[in-house]
Amino acid sequence: MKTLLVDVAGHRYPIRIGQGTHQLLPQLLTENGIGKERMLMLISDSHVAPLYGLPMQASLQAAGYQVGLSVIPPGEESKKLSVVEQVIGDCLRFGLDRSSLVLALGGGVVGDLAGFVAATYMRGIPFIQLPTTLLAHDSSVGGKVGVNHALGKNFIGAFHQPLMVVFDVDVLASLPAREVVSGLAEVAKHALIWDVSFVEWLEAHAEALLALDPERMTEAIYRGCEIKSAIVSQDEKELGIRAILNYGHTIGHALEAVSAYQRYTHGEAIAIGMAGAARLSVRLLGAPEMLVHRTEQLLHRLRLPIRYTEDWPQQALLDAMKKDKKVRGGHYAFVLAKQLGQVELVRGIAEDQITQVLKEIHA
Ligand SMILES: NC(=O)c1ccc[n+]([C@@H]2O[C@H](COP(=O)([O-])OP(=O)(O)OC[C@H]3O[C@@H](n4cnc5c(N)ncnc54)[C@H](O)[C@@H]3O)[C@@H](O)[C@H]2O)c1
Ligand SMILES: O=C(O)C(=O)C[C@@H](O)[C@H](O)[C@H](O)COP(=O)(O)O
Ligand SMILES: [Zn+2]
Repeated sequence: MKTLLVDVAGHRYPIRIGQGTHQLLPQLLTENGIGKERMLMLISDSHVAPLYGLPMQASLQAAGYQVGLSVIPPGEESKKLSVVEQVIGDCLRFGLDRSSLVLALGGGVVGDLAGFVAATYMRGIPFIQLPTTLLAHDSSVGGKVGVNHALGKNFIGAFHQPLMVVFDVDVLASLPAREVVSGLAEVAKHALIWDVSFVEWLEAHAEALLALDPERMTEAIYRGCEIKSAIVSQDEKELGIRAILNYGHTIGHALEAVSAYQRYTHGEAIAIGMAGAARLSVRLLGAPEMLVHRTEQLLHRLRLPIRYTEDWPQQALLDAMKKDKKVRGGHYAFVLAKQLGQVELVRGIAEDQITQVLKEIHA
C-alpha cells in the first residue's frame, strides 16, 4: 500500500492506494481514532453497493460499528438536489448525529454527492472517500463536493475535505472498459498540466493501464493524486493555481451540459476539451504545434476521443461556456498551455477563436 499525505488549509489527511485496501477499513478507522460509538452511513450507487457496499457494511458491522446504507441510482443523473434530500432522509432515519461519519463508496458521482451530504448534514459532519472508479482518484482528493443544477454542471457545492481517502485498486476489475478509459482522461490531465515525464510514462504504459495491470495502475493513481495534492494544498478554494485542474473542462463541461450528460462520460468530454484547449493554446499563447500532437497522441493511445461528432449548434456550446464557474464579467475563461506540462488560466478569450477551435475538434 502506498500512502500520500495531503496538507490543505491546516487539515492533513492520508490517501491510501493499493490492492485490498478496502479490507483494511475497520483497522484504518480504529487507527484514526474513530471509535465504535460513532455511527457510519455508507453511501453508494446501485452498481457498486451489491458488489462492494454490502460486504463492506458486513465487515464494519462485524468489527462493531453501526453502519447504515443509502443507495442512489447510478450515473450523473443522480447528481442533483432531490437525491441529496433522499440520502439525507436516510441519514436522519438511521439516526446519524453530528459525531457520525459518511463513507462515500463509488465513483465521482457518489463521491461528489455523498461529500455534499456530509458538508451539509447538520451543518457538516466528517466523511471518508472510498473511490471505486479510476476517475475518482481525482474527485476523491481536494474537497470539491456538490451536485448539478438543471442549468449547469456542479453549480451547487462546497469545499469539504475528507478525513481520508482509501483507494482499492482491486475494485477496478469490475469497472466497464469505457469507464476505465474515461478515468484515464483525468490521469492524462494531471500529466499534461504538470509533468512531462508523467506524460512519457503514460505513453509507455498505456496498454498496461488499459489492461488494469495493478502495479502500473497503483503508480498512475499515486502520481495523479500527488499532482492534485500539490495543487490543492496551495489553494484549497480555487482563488489561484487550483484553476489549472480545470484544463479541458471549459469545453468538456459544455459538451456534458448540452447533451444533458447523456452522450459523453466526464472523462471523454474533458479529453475532447483538452484537445480543444491545446489548439487554443497554439493560437493564443504561441504554444508549439507539437503540443497539439503530443496531447492528441497521448489521448489516442489511451483510447480517448479527441473530436466530438454531434451537430450541436455552436451557440449552445458557447452559452454553456459562458456559464462556466471560471467566467468573470461575462468573459470566456480557459486553462491554456504555454507548453507541455505548463498551463495557466486565461480570461477574455475572443469568441471567434473558440468557434474556430470548435470547428477543428468537430468530426
Ligand atoms: N470533485 C472533483 O474534484 C471531481 C473531479 C473529477 C470528476 N468529478 C465528477 O465525477 C463524476 C464522474 O465520476 P465517474 O466517472 O467516477 O462516474 P460515476 O460515479 O458515474 O461512475 C461511472 C459508472 O461506473 C459504475 N461503477 C463505479 N465503480 C464501479 C466498479 N468498481 N465496478 C463496476 N461499476 C462501477 C458506476 O455505478 C457508474 O455506472 C462527474 O460528475 C464529475 O463531475 C469531480
Ligand atoms: O479539483 C478541481 O479543482 C478540479 O477542477 C477537478 C476537475 O477534474 C473536476 O471535474 C471538478 O469537479 C471541476 O470543478 P468545477 O468547479 O469546474 O465544477
Ligand atoms: Zn474533471
